[in-house]
Amino acid sequence: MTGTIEARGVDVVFTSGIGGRVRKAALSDVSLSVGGAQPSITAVVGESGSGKTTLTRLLLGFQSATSGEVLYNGQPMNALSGSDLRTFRRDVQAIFQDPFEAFNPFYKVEHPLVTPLRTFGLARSRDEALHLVEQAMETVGLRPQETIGKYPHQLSGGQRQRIMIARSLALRPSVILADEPVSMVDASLRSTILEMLWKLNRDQGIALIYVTHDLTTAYQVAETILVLYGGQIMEIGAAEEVIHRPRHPYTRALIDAVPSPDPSVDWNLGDGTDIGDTHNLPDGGCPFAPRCASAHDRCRAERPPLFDTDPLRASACWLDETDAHTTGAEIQRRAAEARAAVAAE
Ligand SMILES: Nc1ncnc2c1ncn2[C@@H]1O[C@H](COP(=O)(O)OP(=O)(O)OP(=O)(O)O)[C@@H](O)[C@H]1O
Repeated sequence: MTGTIEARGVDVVFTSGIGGRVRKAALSDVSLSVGGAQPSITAVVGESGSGKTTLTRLLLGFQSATSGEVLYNGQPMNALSGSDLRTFRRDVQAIFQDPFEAFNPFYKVEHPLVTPLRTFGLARSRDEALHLVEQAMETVGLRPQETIGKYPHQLSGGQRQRIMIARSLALRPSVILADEPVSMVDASLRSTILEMLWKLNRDQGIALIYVTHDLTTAYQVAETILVLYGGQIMEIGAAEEVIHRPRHPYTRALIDAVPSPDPSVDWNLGDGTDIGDTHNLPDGGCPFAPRCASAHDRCRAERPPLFDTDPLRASACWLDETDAHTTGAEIQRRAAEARAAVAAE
């Protein structure tokens, strides 16, 4: 059975201070469904404090809803117990921002993969578990002979993140929640890891929630984009629709904040430029192909037209080669402007 998680009209309110008098609505009236018969990739995009992590924790069952409900395969999540809870824990996996935090430094890196395989009964012996671990490592581009037997500090951040993806994969989940999975890996690995997640969806039918502050990578990998702001869904829809025909001023501001890869070409929406107009690109092609040859070639081969006809995607391509944190900072700045615009509406 393919797992489905559904949030229906969920509010999450945190209270603090004396007598719990300080109330913070981290999520308000959030509804969302992932998984099911047609597993796809949903990106949750929002600035810092918009409620992304709270939403992730809610869908993982680590955070309870103040009102509304969260269902797993149609059953209220807070009522899951026994074998249903075990199935949920195996079927819904998470990948977090900081892969180092997920490891116990005293154990070798295969430990967090072998243990759940045994716990969930997916391997009858340690040898069988190790064999499955090797397979999963190969799927994410790691050489098991160079990885197994090492301690977490002996691997790079990118390798540790791949191990976390391998861990999720080995448990044969229906849904993976990836919370900022590439924000701590360097630029050269970012597109590799995103592509890996995209392939898990395409080849293995795993539904993905990709949580990010970065609209460009969201557009690169997701079929659906959900824009979160102040704990509320500003907009949710097909990625093409949300990017090319944003309905909410906040989404529009986020799109405007994506820097143009070529300062002489302005693809901001504000001046009436059609960002879908490929004539804006020099010679009608992606001007950044030489700088990101491998990603560009892969995209041309496997998912045309990803970078070469679309300026926003071209800028995502370009960002792989520069510093995407610039985008994050710029988005934060523009988000503050958008906040004022939304409040004035
Ligand atoms: N346990 C908590 N107690 C009180 N307030 C909280 C708690 N957890 C989160 N919040 C508040 O809820 C809001 C949403 O936080 P959340 O961590 O979900 O945002 P985020 O979008 O993931 O931010 P970031 O990208 O910075 O991690 C914030 O204002 C945060 O301060």
